Amino acid sequence: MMATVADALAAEGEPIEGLPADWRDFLALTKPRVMTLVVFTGLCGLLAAPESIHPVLGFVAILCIALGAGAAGALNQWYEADLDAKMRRTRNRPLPAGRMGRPAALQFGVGLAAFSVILMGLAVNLLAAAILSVSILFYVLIYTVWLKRRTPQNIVIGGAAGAFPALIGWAAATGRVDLLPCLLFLLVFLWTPPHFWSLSLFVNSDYAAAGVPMMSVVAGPRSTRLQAFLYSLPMAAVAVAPWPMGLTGRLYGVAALALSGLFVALALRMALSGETEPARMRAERRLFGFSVFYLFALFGVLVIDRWFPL
Ligand code: HEM
Ligand SMILES: CC(C)=CCC/C(C)=C/CC/C(C)=C/COP(=O)(O)OP(=O)(O)O
Repeated sequence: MMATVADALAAEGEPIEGLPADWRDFLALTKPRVMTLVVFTGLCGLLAAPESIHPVLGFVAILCIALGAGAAGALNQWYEADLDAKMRRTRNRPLPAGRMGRPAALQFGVGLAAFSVILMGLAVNLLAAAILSVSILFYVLIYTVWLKRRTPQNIVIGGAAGAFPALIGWAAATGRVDLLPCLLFLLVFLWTPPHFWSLSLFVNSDYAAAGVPMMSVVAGPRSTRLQAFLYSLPMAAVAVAPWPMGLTGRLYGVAALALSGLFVALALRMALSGETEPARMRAERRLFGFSVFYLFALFGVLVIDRWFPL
């Protein structure tokens, strides 16, 4: 009976209070697929640091990043259930689909955020806890609440939230913030516009339907493709920079050159792809897919280079 009522209301996009959400819905609130890369960059920041941390504390630090990022994802979904209900890509999430009430998502998000920051502060160090709390607040308040519905620069500024984990991992291991993790922060910051805009180009109608002023909706596809390409240039420079600056070895340098060269080439191809349907979408999908691989590979090589230098 409950399922029938739930189905009927879910069709209207109305969340229902008090429905028994199962653990998969709580997991979905944490946006687990996106967070894999967030956690990976945090882990690599921790492993690339010059001082090593006790493995148990290292594990706790990464767990805290994962829980904090998951909490931020849950609070994002709590706040924008109305938007998620309007987009094909997101309308089956637990809140818009009516499988969970908003209070449960809020309690889960706040509880997890507090737990992750307190645990990081008590078990690891205060600097890592402080940066973790800034990144959660940044994603939820600056990006989700403030910028997302107001300006096409939303992800340029708000994207800083996702750039913090490498810094958190490094701070967890060293208790400091040094030049290399600041460059890694800048790298992810500059990577975010091409990463996200390539995706938003092929789901543009979704954002337009939801009334979200993403760049692809406001400035149009041509300008968005060009801007994504323009961001890829300083991104590539920042990716390679640690090598000539003596902060990493040759292995990282060569990999950064090759991966960044390919990234810029794919961004250029997308910028030049014109308006013909299959070619345009293929170029957008290719850059989006490669953007995810790029960051996994670059951060992975950074760690290999630190532990097994050529
Ligand atoms: C404000 C900045 C960002 C925005 C708006 C954004 C948005 C998105 C969106 C809408 C997707 C589509 C898939 C989904 O919803 O699950 C996605 C995929 C993804 N994002 Fe981002 N992203 C941002 C920054 C980041 C950052 C900083 C990371 C990690 C360092 C990241 C990692 C990923 C990954 C790994 C995927 C692929 C997930 C999959 O396999 O389905 N994103 N991103
Ligand atoms: C440690 C810590 C707090 C990290 C935060 C990680 C972070 C900011 C990741 C950004 C990636 C992300 C899920 C964007 C979704 O944007 P969206 O909410 O606009 O996407 P949607 O349309 O899928 O909801």
